[in-house]
Amino acid sequence: MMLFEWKELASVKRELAARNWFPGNSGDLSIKVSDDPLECLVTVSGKDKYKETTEDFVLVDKAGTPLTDQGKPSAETAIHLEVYNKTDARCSLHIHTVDNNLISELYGDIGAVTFSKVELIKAFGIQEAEKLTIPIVENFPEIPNLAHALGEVIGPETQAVLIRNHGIVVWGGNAIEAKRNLEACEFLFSYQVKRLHAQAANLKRIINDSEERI
Ligand SMILES: CSCCC(=O)C(=O)COP(=O)(O)O
Ligand SMILES: [Zn+2]
Repeated sequence: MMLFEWKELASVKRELAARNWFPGNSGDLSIKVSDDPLECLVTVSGKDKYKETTEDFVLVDKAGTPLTDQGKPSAETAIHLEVYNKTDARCSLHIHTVDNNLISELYGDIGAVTFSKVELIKAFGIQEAEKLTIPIVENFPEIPNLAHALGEVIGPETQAVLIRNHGIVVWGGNAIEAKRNLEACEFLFSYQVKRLHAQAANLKRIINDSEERI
């Protein structure tokens, strides 16, 4: 049973590593192994997530206590457990990227970033006319406080939360869904950062003016 989840998580980790999404040993991943009692595999803390070893994941219980001896569970295990407590997720992914940090800082005072009229919000099962809102929480230094803050902003539709100047936590009903949601978030962040640059440089006006002169 656990071997299946181990392979699933290892596969996602490999794909995120190929995207260079674990800079400086950052990021942590988890997958649920049992609902009752709640148990999940989580990445071992502080490891180079670009490397693949037989000690990449450790099984933890609902309190984050290790049940196997691969090493110390992620320092952010409580965040993953909060996601499992608040949602039906079976896989939770946390990464740090330049784009997710930038968006979390730019929209941090507002407390959320909202996307609409962008095709890729459909990756979350949202219809074209609707909006995708990703809440942003402050980066509380104490992980229990951070996990609590994250849990507070999770609503019925929430599938991702940004942590200000830290990273993103994304989840899904299985590992494939979680990875899909993460890829969609990072696409939207990258698009929004470039869009804001283009707006600041008035690129649309410049293009329209130059086309009129042709
Ligand atoms: C290396 S970045 C600081 C810790 C962090 O935010 C992270 O994502 C990795 O922590 P872990 O204990 O899971 O390795
Ligand atoms: Zn982190």
